[in-house]
Amino acid sequence: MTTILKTEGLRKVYHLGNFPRNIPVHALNDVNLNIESDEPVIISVVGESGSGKTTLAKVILRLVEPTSGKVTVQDRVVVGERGKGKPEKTEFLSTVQPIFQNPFEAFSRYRTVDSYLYETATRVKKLNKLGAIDAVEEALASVGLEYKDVRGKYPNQFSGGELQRVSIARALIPRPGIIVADEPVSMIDASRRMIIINLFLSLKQEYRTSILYITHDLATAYYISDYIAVMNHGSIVEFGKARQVLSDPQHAYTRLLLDSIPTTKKKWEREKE
Ligand SMILES: Nc1ncnc2c1ncn2[C@@H]1O[C@H](COP(=O)(O)OP(=O)(O)OP(=O)(O)O)[C@@H](O)[C@H]1O
Repeated sequence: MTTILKTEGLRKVYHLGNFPRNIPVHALNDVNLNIESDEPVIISVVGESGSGKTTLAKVILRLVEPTSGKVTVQDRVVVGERGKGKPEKTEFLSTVQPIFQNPFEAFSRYRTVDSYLYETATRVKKLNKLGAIDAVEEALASVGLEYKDVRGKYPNQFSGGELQRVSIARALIPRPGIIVADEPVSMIDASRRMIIINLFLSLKQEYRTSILYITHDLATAYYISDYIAVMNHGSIVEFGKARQVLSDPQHAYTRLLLDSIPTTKKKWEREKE
């Protein structure tokens, strides 16, 4: 069995204000997760605003240094190991790729978006010029876009949904073990959200990539996940197979979250139409 994602004793304490009056904020409180599988999986992390979901994503993506603890992806420690053991940046990015909430912040408005894809193919995947163009074309096709329609265009020439699909294509190019997607549809036009959600399901198989889907939307989490982790106050209070967690919640906080599902689900079903 492959360790798809494992976090051990992950803590993150932010400090608000200045010494000596700073206030510690315990964003992650001993987060322990272990997902082992030989098949790619989608793991949703759900919880209210402020529960620590984004901090968890940032620590896994090495954008924030944890106070303590470590992260293993595909049997390799990627966070929390000092010195030689830790993969360098390019190697790390070929294993773990990000998708952010706002695709317009992921690309500079002064650069064509295809240049980002090309750079990922040459620098991270280490392909030559022709190989890179093939990989870019293939990744764009996988998200329903054509290279000729993307080439030479700047971010503001795309809708939010299209640009998010471009960032998904970029994340796929290195064929990473896991994609960490932090609220990837919350800023997308409601009518386009299900296109992205369904893409995740098909790409999991096509690219054999696992996805860590960070969301506050239980309905989409239920729809795409193999596993669900419920976060509250910086801790994982419940974790398990998606159906099991949502049909037979063991923790009072999960039950509380589920109480919001009837309205969320109705909203979600309207979006699907
Ligand atoms: N850079 C920071 N400095 C200080 N405190 C922070 C920082 N980033 C996050 N926090 C705090 O850490 C806690 C967890 O925040 P985090 O953004 O990880 O939660 P979240 O579940 O992703 O919330 P949301 O859904 O609103 O993004 C919150 O109390 C937040 O205010």
